[in-house]
Amino acid sequence: MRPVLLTWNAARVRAAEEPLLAAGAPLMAHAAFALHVAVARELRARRGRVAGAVVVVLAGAGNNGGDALHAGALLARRGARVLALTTAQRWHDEGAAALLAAGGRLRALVPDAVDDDAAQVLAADVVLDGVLGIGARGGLRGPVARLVEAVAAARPDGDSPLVVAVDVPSGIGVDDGTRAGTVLDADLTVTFGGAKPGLVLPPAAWAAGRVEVVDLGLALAGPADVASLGPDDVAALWPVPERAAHKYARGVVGVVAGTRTYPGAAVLASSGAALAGVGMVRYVGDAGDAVLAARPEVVVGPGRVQAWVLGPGVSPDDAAQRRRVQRAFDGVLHRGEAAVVDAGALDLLPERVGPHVVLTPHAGELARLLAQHGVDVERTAVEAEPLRWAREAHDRTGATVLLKGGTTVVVGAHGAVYAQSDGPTWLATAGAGDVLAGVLGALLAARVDDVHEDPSLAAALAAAAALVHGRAAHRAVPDGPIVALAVAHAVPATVAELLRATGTLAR
Ligand SMILES: NC(=O)C1=CN([C@@H]2O[C@H](COP(=O)(O)OP(=O)(O)OC[C@H]3O[C@@H](n4cnc5c(N)ncnc54)[C@H](OP(=O)(O)O)[C@@H]3O)[C@@H](O)[C@H]2O)[C@@H](O)CC1
Ligand SMILES: Nc1ncnc2c1ncn2[C@@H]1O[C@H](COP(=O)(O)OP(=O)(O)O)[C@@H](O)[C@H]1O
Ligand SMILES: [K+]
Repeated sequence: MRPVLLTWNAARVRAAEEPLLAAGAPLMAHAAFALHVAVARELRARRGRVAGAVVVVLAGAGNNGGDALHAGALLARRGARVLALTTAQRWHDEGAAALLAAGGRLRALVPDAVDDDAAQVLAADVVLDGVLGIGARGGLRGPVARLVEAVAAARPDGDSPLVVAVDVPSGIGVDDGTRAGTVLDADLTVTFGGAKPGLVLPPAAWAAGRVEVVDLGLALAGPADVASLGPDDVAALWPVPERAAHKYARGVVGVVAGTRTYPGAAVLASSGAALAGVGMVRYVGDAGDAVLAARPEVVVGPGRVQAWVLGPGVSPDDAAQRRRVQRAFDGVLHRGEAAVVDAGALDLLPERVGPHVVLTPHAGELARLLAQHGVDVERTAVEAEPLRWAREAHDRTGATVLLKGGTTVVVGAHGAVYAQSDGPTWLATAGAGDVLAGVLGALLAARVDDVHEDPSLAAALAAAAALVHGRAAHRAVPDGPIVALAVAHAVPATVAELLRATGTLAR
């Protein structure tokens, strides 16, 4: 199973490269060789052989273009028909010379005939996108931007040509995951030395396709800038009961969710918590009958808890619910109880909390939360820069922030940042967020003491909940429409599979 994918900002990759370059290590040769191996493998899988394949290299002015040209040269030596289109006034001399010596061709993009060049790109078996790498400042500009636009418009989803991004899809925000302007969506990104945040952060990550990391022997030390948990990591984080465990020791989750008229959120949040594996779920609210009908093991009524799930289906105008949420916040502030704060409870969040409180807004809710803190930002701006705004919310509230979306971004204490893309797009359905809140509540209840010891753990648990939630959706209905309750029902088997695969068994 996939282990954690760690990613590093451009400056840290450069700093790690420096001593090796100073010692004369041939990093570009190594990178280009690995890139050509990956491309050759894809070509063999698609058409049986490398010889005769049509390869177009888009080569920018810098070393990213150099990588692409050198890889093109190696492919040409294996019989591929390689054409490099240079996209700037300059290009990598050595790379160009290697390509020409290997029998490849090289010419400049024709600014007045972008459509012709686009047709040539579209007719290729594979395109190497080596326009910009970690030296990019802003998005693609000029003729190459128009070329990429024309190619993107004409390239049906997943169809020819295969696009391989060199290090990163050109023009993405390497460190922040933004997309300024057009980007050529890749099927595969071959990245050098270590992965970059933009390969896992939305919306740029959606242009990266599959990511392969080429080890260049860089000493990338210290915590990663952004991590994406894999199933192994989640199995290690999951609270597995000890032989001596009893229900209270395993953790109790208190759920304040739903109303008598809208009981669904109460059922979904309670189900998420119960099915994630917790000592007990207490439901506090007016939808107890519906909760009990769906989950007879839930205890209805207040009592001591280790973590709260606050807000799904809660209207802040409902005085009784508001009181219950506020009482729970007392426990959070004064007794150190952990909390998941979702939907309606976000409006009731105290000014300042700790990272043992995890906010779970979607982009619209995050914009509203920030407005309460005097930050004026639109939902669409949050969607364009999720990391920036999740970080802003973390800084302003002190809470761990899990920002939901096609890729879920988590920002927590001590610079912890995670990006998780585990669920199918079918997961964007009403009530799915309520289930996620419940699952996360279960994790926090079981590990609240550990969270107080290491507050950044709350972010890891939030990322773990997102992974299990996403994988549960895949398991519930592979490749088809799903409903929220089915996601909750698939959680136990999803967790069991993760634990079995890593040999983590109940003691
Ligand atoms: N270091 C190493 O040892 C290794 C590095 N490796 C490879 O090197 C890559 C980094 O190479 P790099 O530093 O040359 O930068 P790169 O991304 O090619 O772009 C710089 C050029 O683009 C230009 N430019 C910038 N923005 C632009 C825009 N928006 N639109 C248009 N132009 C723009 C910029 O112009 P300038 O700023 O000079 O005006 C400059 O000319 C890295 O991603 C990896 O692939 C591997 O080989 C492993 C070993
Ligand atoms: N495009 C998408 N692809 C995959 N998952 C998504 C996408 N959009 C949203 N999601 C996920 O679906 C869930 C929706 O939650 P939310 O918006 O809170 O819905 P609700 O409030 O109705 O429960 C979240 O887990 C979110 O990360
Ligand atoms: K690139």
